[in-house]
Amino acid sequence: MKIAIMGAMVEEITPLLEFFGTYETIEHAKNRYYTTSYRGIDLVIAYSKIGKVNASLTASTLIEKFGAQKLLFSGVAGALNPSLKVGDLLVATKLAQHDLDITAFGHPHGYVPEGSVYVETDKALTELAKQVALEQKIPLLEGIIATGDQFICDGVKKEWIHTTFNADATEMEGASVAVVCDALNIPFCVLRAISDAADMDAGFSFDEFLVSSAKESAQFIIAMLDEL
Ligand SMILES: CCCCCCN(CO)Cc1c[nH]c2c(N)ncnc12
Repeated sequence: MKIAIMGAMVEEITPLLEFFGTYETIEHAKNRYYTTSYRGIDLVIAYSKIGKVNASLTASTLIEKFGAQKLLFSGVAGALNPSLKVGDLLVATKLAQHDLDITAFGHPHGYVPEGSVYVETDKALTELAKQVALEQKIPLLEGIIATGDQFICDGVKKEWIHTTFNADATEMEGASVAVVCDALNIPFCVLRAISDAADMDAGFSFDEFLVSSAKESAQFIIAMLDEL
């Protein structure tokens, strides 16, 4: 079994590389891919750099070039659901692109022809995440993620995304990873720890909590591997 673990930022995968300790590094298409093995599972780890385009390239490469058979995304996100606080963990049930807009032609936000507003994550992986959360007595919210090529730090935009997509959190890579994995028929899950509230203080909060929240998400992913 070969599993990809993907993040967007180096801070999101550093905790993983530190945990696994030894790994090969392969440079490809201006990205670095780290290969290792853990409990008989081949792992390929990478961070894409920020945004949907970077994430699509890395997700595609992890699957097409490195042969990943499942993809786990680990990182941080901004909360849209008021009950989500910094440090809370969210596993996505489905993801949408909040900045994909051809509403001029009567289509809903996030929709283009031959596509769909939402892409659903793999149910078995999401159930596994919930199982691990139960066992470890870690609160885990199941919810909707809205992805876009913008760092959301404004209450008005925050509310618009929350309402338009009924989304619980926002980030900049998940939905593009979803489109790639769905098209290539690779089971995937997206796990995010909250780093901010996507409001006017989001920048400061993100700076303060990126490392700790990224570590939390990474540690949870490792716990999932132990049960895969
Ligand atoms: C140098 C700054 C890099 C910001 C990257 C943020 N990531 C993108 O995936 C997650 C994220 C955390 N909070 C967010 C927010 N409020 N809006 C969008 N994305 C996010």
